[in-house]
Amino acid sequence: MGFWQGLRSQFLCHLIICYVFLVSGLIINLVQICTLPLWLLNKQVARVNIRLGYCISSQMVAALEWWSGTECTLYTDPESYRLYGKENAVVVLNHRFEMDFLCGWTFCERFGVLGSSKVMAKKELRFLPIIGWMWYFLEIVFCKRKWEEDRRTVAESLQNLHDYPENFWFLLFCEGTRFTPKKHQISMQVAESKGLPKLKYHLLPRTKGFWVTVQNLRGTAAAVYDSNLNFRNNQAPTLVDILNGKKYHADLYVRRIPLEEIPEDEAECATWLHKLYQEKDSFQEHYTQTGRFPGPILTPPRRPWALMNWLFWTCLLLYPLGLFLALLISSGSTLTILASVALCVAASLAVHWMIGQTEINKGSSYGNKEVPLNNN
Ligand SMILES: CC/C=C\C/C=C\C/C=C\C/C=C\C/C=C\C/C=C\CCC(=O)SCCNC(=O)CCNC(=O)[C@H](O)C(C)(C)COP(=O)(O)OP(=O)(O)OC[C@H]1O[C@@H](n2cnc3c(N)ncnc32)[C@H](O)[C@@H]1OP(=O)(O)O
Ligand SMILES: CCCCCCCC/C=C\CCCCCCCC(=O)OC[C@@H](O)COP(=O)(O)O
Repeated sequence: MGFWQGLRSQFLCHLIICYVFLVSGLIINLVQICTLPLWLLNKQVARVNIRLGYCISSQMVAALEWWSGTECTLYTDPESYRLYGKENAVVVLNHRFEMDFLCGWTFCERFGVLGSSKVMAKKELRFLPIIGWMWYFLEIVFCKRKWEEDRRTVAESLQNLHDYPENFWFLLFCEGTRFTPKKHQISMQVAESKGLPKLKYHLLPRTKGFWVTVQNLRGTAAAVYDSNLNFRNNQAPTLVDILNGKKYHADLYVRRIPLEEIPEDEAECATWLHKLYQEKDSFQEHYTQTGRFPGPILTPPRRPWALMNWLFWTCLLLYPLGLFLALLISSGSTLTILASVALCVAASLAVHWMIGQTEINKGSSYGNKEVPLNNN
């Protein structure tokens, strides 16, 4: 094991990374709270939150790109490539991996839209410290996965994006939850009852969120980016793997589909999405068979900004930590030392819980329950 690999697996390094993420994240959350009055006075000024959000999310991107050294390859056509990052788009991505959101963020970073990236997220993520709290200020669209309630709130949140000052990508996991064998089996029963062909690599897509997104972003977004992600050698990295500095290789296949090509009528739009998922399934099959996606490779290089932001926060926050530790030891007060240890334990538990949110085996039961099927 080389020096660099040895360092990356050191627990002390993981502690420092988590400390920097937690403290900088909370500082940025605090600054975000201070921007609250701006939303009443001037929405466009309040959107300075794009930069604040970048300071948080780019730390995770830096961990993936620079700490773990994970490589991300993009398969796409050159015509479309020219437009990435220069227009608003709806991204439709498969939802099979714990690190799919982070690979998505990496491509956002490389095309310069990380701070403004959006997602339709389950409402439970709102309560996630740092990332969830940051999302309040980034106009993320939250859903309860209850259509009767979501149809109005989701549409309203999407309408707010009409005057967005920067190009954004709006990520939609149409499968609505992450792939598990049980969820797959149940969703294929639903597919059968609806007379739809079975999918091998995807859950049956939920069509309502896609339709409401496309309808509300017409005139704002120019295209849908149909995207398929896989990791080489059948690997499925976790956030802990990334923290441990393990290197992976992600492959992303992206097709640009102009938004005008998507039917306006709800039923036709649903049929269109089902067809898209059948195509996505065939791309995954191609990947399984050949180890690559079709078409040319055009990978944007990683940029230094995420790393620089990370180094900035690390330098800024390590000094007070060192000072604090020195004072703590010299104080000799048992009570202060015990209180500090208790604080560290609480912080570790919080990080552990946050990391747990990314784990599929701790995922929700959405899509896990057998539904009564009427075969008409
Ligand atoms: C160049 C580079 C390109 C790309 C780079 C890639 C990406 C980068 C882009 C951006 C990055 C940005 C951010 C990333 C950061 C973090 C993201 C992290 C995670 C957040 C993600 C989530 O939280 S996913 C979960 C939440 N999101 C969704 O659920 C979206 C999809 N869902 C929907 O659209 C739903 O329709 C809904 C939520 C709007 C409403 O759900 P509800 O369940 O109430 O209604 P549905 O209509 O969907 O369901 C009822 C119908 O479904 C049928 N049914 C029943 N059981 C099943 C089943 N098991 N499977 C499928 N279908 C089922 C039922 O029969 C009903 O049918 P109808 O015929 O009546 O429709
Ligand atoms: C710089 C490195 C910092 C290391 C410390 C990191 C601590 C931060 C931990 C977690 C950040 C999580 C951010 C986003 C979480 C996205 C989770 C996700 O993908 O949601 C799943 C959702 O789609 C469907 O959920 P279900 O499958 O139905 O359940």
